[in-house]
Amino acid sequence: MTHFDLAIIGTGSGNSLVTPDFDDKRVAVIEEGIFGGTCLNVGCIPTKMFVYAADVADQVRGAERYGVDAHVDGVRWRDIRDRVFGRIDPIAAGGKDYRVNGPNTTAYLGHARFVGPKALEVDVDGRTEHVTADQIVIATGAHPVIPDVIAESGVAFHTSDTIMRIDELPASMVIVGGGFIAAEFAHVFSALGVKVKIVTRGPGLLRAEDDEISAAFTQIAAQQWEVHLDAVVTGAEATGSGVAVQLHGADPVEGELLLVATGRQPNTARLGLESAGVERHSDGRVQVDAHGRTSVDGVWSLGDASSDYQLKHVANHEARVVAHNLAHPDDLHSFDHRFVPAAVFTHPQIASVGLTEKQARAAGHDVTVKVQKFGDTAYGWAMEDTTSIFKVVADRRSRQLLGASVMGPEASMLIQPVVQALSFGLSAPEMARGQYWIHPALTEVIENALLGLDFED
Ligand SMILES: Cc1cc2nc3c(=O)[nH]c(=O)nc-3n(C[C@H](O)[C@H](O)[C@H](O)COP(=O)(O)OP(=O)(O)OC[C@H]3O[C@@H](n4cnc5c(N)ncnc54)[C@H](O)[C@@H]3O)c2cc1C
Ligand SMILES: NC(=O)c1ccc[n+]([C@@H]2O[C@H](COP(=O)([O-])OP(=O)(O)OC[C@H]3O[C@@H](n4cnc5c(N)ncnc54)[C@H](O)[C@@H]3O)[C@@H](O)[C@H]2O)c1
Repeated sequence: MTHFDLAIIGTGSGNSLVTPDFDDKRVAVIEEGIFGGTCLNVGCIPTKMFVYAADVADQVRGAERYGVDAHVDGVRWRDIRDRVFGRIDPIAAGGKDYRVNGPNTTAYLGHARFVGPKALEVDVDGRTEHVTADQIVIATGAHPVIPDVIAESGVAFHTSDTIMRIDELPASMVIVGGGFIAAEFAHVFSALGVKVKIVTRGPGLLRAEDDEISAAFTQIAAQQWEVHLDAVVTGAEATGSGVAVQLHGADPVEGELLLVATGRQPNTARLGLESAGVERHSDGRVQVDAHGRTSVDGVWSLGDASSDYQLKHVANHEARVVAHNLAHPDDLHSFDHRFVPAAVFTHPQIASVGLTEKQARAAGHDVTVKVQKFGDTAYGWAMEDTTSIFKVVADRRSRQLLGASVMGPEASMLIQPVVQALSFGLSAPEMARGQYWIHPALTEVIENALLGLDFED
């Protein structure tokens, strides 16, 4: 039995909890998988590196409309893949080395589970290590959910954990799911030359977005990919050349590879939480209060294991709050989940923050919205843009800014001024007229959207 001041389960956002406050303390860092967690190894960072290459290929293909003739001669998939992981893998290895050999941390490389409120067992290389700690943080992240009909079919399939490491690009790929991961990989693989077929159960893609954005994106998606909406997957079988996904009342959808992107579930099922008395929500998330405290004193949780949001900037924020709270029990900080933005790095890019129009109406606001086309601004003319939109939602009476959604190039950056305005309490007119907007930058779509809102006199 080894006792620590702090034990951290999971080295994604959990790894950043070892702040200088713990310099003279004993810290156990426990990791059963790849060091550094999802975002670094199989999530945000590698996907966006692939997206960048995909965007370059799309730019080349679209160059002709600006009078620049160019074409994609070929895609060196292995070079793209190796560039991505040639950068990432050494970072993960370095992070692991630092924790294994670092000054005040002891690394346990294995699966942890609670055997009491402050007691863990960790399976390391076939032996069981016993760890106790004054404080324990559950930062165990989430894993892909596989629908039973696919899991039980016995067909080979990929998830986001494996698809980025394949050796060869397939000629075609079936993607089951219509959310973030499906939309991002559809863009990556189609831009790199793969025929993409999306199978999703809803009536549209990216259904968590504003209805107008989801509908517009679904329409564009159907022009670039084969999209099967309202699909009920009943099974899957191997074919001579790959896999066929069977659907209720429709023909099977075939492809060389199958990617399953049907959501992610918190890694809390095999943690022995019941032995510790740590309560979970019905969806598997650990229950935490605004400070990150679980139902057991001294046990904390953050990130995908407990959060309402499966986003790295949220996990990072929660880790900063918990890091402070671990060391300052008499001055607890709280999570701030008021204005959480998200971006989907697909084609076209999507981003959003705050309330959608429907949510604003449901919350009782007297709603005013403006949908600004990129194509009606000078920069949009330069881009020859015909599809991109910036939608802003505000309260007609109070002029309060409520939310915004963007579909188009640089959406992930265009949303940031709105995040800032919401976070610092600017009204829509204050945001529009309280500052300069550079002419003729793309940000004029935001300015024009704000100026187009219809307020009560
Ligand atoms: C393909 C993909 C793309 C994404 N892109 C984005 C993006 O662009 N932007 C964004 O904001 N978010 C993105 N996300 C989401 C983001 O990656 C996650 O929200 C974030 O990484 C969660 O961090 P975390 O620290 O909570 O968990 P993780 O980073 O998953 O860390 C949890 C760690 O705990 C370990 N662990 C679990 N259980 C145990 C146990 N019992 N014992 C020991 N170790 C354990 C795991 O091995 C893992 O290393 C993406 C996710 C995916 C899958
Ligand atoms: N850019 C980013 O920030 C980013 C990128 C990737 C992932 N993520 C995070 O990871 C989370 C998980 O991503 P995801 O795309 O797996 O989940 P998701 O919740 O975004 O989407 C899941 C999709 O699968 C569909 N689906 C579920 N079961 C199905 C079934 N049996 N048959 C057909 N379709 C089915 C759903 O209708 C939905 O469209 C996201 O919610 C997001 O928080 C973020």
